[in-house]
Amino acid sequence: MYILYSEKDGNKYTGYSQDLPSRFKAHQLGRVVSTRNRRLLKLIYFEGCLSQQDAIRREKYLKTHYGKMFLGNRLKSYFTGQEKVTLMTMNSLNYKKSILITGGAGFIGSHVVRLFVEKYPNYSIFNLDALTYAGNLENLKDIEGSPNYNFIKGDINDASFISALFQKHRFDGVIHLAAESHVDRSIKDPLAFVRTNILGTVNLLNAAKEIWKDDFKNKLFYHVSTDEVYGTLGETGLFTETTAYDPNSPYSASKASSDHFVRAYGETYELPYVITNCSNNYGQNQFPEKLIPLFINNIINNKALPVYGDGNYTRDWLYVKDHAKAIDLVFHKGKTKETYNIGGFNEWKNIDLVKELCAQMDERLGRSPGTSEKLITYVKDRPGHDLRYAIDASKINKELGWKPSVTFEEGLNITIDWYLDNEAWLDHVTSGAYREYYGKQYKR
Ligand SMILES: Cc1cn([C@H]2C[C@H](O)[C@@H](COP(=O)(O)OP(=O)(O)O[C@H]3O[C@H](C)C(=O)[C@H](O)[C@H]3O)O2)c(=O)[nH]c1=O
Repeated sequence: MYILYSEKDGNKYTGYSQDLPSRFKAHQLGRVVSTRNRRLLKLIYFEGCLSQQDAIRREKYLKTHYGKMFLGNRLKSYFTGQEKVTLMTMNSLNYKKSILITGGAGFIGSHVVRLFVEKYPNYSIFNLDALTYAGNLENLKDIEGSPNYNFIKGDINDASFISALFQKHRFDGVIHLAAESHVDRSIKDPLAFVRTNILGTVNLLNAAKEIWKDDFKNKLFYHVSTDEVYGTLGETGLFTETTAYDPNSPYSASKASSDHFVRAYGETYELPYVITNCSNNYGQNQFPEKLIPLFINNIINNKALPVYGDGNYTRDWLYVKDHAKAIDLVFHKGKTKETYNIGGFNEWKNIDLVKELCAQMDERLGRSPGTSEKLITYVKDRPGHDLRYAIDASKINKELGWKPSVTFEEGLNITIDWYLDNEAWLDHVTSGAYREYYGKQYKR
């Protein structure tokens, strides 16, 4: 008997070993996971789909992390010609926890998935992602072969699918990042945000409540949220965990609502939860609809930099890997039923940030100083544009010892380098539907 995850279509197939070769061929798979019983797990890599280097890396990874393992070649006989299969059998694999990470192919989600897969080889990580425009499995290419990583394509809006998934895998923890996240899109299509951010969250809460209801011990529903739920600040002050909710955009209203549902399930059904509200993230793999990657992409392509209004809006910026580290810490050490604010202690007016970005890009691209700044174009403001977000992250700092590990300058350098080194990724995500979105959003 085997269970087979198709890396081509994201679906799962089960069958008997006799059908294996034809299934392999039909789906051009990269990986087969076959279980005989809970403790015996076989990983079979179809080397036709992997570079030799990747196959060797995966074998090394398994050997390092799991002692009692041997490589067999029984299944090789199923294959002929150039196709090669590596069969790995582990007798002592016994995962300590199974964790569902929703939205794990997205920007922040992919950094969280990678951190958990690499740091906790004794956790089985399930990445559930609908692979909408912002979800991209290319973001996780480097860890897709890790034995403790599983990808499931699916939508949190599908209640019966979610319930069956929880029944099947009996997750110990959920880290919920799946969301529609772009404010401008929420202004154009609020219902999409209601569906995914509110109804999708409630579907997950219901499924978790159902499987955990008899024993909440060591279970956790971690809801990842945003500082936008607090609305806007004036020129001074900071958002704390006790700031009243006052959302202004359909996006932030949907996130505020989902936060309320999570707390309500904690109060009503005793569901153990934590919530974190974070400021603006930036870093590798961010979809180029958000300010920083959009402007990097436009500078590379000598396109206008559309600054909303007068540009005097303020955001607090946090490097995405520092956010992922904070999530790890809160997941393991945070108190249940608590909220933690996460921020970069790093406020920038949009226009100052854009000018800084232009200066750094000129240097990297070998353009004379001031070239990219000429691309700045002031455009019609975003409706309901929040003036200023700024986070007081002293609670997570004092209670859990978290603080950002990189300065903004370092983080921005890493980010720019990544986008310049990954133009293929950028080209890929900015083709097709992106062009249509861009045309509509910036047609003024
Ligand atoms: C895309 C774009 C943005 N802007 C301005 C609008 C904002 O004042 C600032 C950042 O905008 P962005 O859309 O990148 O991010 P926010 O609207 O602050 O929201 C972001 O940070 C929070 C925490 C989340 O929770 C959101 O999910 C996330 O999208 O730049 C422009 O001036 N021009 C542009 O083309």
